[in-house]
Amino acid sequence: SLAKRHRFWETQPVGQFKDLGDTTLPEGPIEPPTPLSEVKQDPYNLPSPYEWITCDIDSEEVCSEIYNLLANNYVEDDENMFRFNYSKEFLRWALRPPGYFKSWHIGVRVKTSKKLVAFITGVPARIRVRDEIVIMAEVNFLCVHKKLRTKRLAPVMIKEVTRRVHLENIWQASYTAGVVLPTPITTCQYWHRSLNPKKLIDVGFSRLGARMTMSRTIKLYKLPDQTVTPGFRKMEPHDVPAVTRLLRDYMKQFVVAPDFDEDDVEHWLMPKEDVVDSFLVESPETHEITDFCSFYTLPSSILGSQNHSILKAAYSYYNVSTKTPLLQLMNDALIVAKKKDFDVFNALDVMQNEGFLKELKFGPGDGKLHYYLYNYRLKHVLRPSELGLVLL
Ligand SMILES: CCCCCCCCCCCCCC(=O)CSCCNC(=O)CCNC(=O)[C@H](O)C(C)(C)COP(=O)(O)OP(=O)(O)OC[C@H]1O[C@@H](n2cnc3c(N)ncnc32)[C@H](O)[C@@H]1OP(=O)(O)O
Ligand SMILES: CN(C)Cc1n[nH]c2ccc(-c3ccc(F)cc3OCCn3ccnc3)cc12
Repeated sequence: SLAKRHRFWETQPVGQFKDLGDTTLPEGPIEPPTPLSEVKQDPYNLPSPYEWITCDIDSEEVCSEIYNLLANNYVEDDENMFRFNYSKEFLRWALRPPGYFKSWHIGVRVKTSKKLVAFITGVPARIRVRDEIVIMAEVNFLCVHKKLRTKRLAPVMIKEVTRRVHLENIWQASYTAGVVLPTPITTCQYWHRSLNPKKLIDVGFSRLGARMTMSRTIKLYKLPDQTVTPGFRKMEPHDVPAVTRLLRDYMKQFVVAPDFDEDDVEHWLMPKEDVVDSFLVESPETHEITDFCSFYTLPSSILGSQNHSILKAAYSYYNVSTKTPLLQLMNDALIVAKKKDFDVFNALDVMQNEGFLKELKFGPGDGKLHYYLYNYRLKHVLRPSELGLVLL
């Protein structure tokens, strides 16, 4: 990113590397909205064998096509040992939040065979940036089939989703990536907590520590059978108002955070089997909801192992601690995740996560996750602890 040319991203309303450090540039939108009549009404041109398809995620067949494209062509770790394996139920959850637009579920297919070869999505979100509430598109699931890489298809996908977002009078976006692009608003480290160390070592996710035996390693990561916090229980529908209040209060401390209302909390945080788990602490004395924790289910395919094909991973989502120490709350989350047969519990160093990672025996991951805003400049790069946003 120092000398690298970004021929596409240099044309976009994003922070440019050359502008880094120029604090005279104001915080906020980089370009003003375009009058809707001036937004390009027709889709961008694709190379001749391909056509756009708006994907109907409600259709079992279309959802399967999306699932298969991602399962075979989406994000891999740096050593190409694992590939994200988002489930169909997870994709339906991720892509149909309150106020979603079907038109933002964008596919590219081969005109003749109708084969899905590329995908990109947006979902609407209300994001607070300091004191401003900004309606944004959260862009995700950008995927080009392995056989069609490095043909500059990605910029066309990005311009098309931008066009469709503009048509809904929305002018900002947020996204994350493992790659460095112009210009991250923050760069996070991800951490892993072993739950099933034997399998993790078996598949090459982890290595046996120096001077460590397997039995010593299993003992090191052992967790109690039951959670320890009195009043710790699964979230239920009637908890939505209290969890919303608790979460909104807690998120005020972060510079960038989702502005969740009750409908958002119901969608994003009510437990859904094999998609998202959420728990809260209800004081046995006062019945007040004092704490909350959640994690989502995102398996990875194991690309090179004979014995195992799937790594079952939990990803820390939104957590609130007001009475129970965050350390204890997250240890209860680990205990529940282990009981649900997860192999590993992942977390970013965002929000207050730094405070429990080492203590709870998380080890640092081998890469970074960069956060980006589209058409919105921040005066300063944020610390991960100033970020209150977790994208799927
Ligand atoms: C107001 C609304 C605005 C909405 C839009 C907001 C913006 C949303 C932005 C999207 C957010 C998505 C978030 C998200 O989904 C989470 S990040 C996960 C992205 N997906 C994967 O990594 C899956 C595996 N990889 C692929 O499918 C391909 O490698 C992809 C499709 C990634 C690139 O396909 P390719 O065949 O390898 O490459 P070309 O077509 O030849 O294109 C090369 C150009 O693409 C730039 N590139 C590469 N990776 C990128 C990435 N992850 N974001 C943005 N740009 C990325 C690259 O810098 C270069 O531009 P430059 O020359 O300027 O450097
Ligand atoms: C966020 N969302 C946009 C998906 C996404 N895109 N690009 C990524 C790069 C890293 C992470 C990530 C985030 C948190 C974490 F604990 C581990 C991670 O990746 C490990 C490496 N890996 C990749 C596939 N299988 C394993 C997610 C993503």
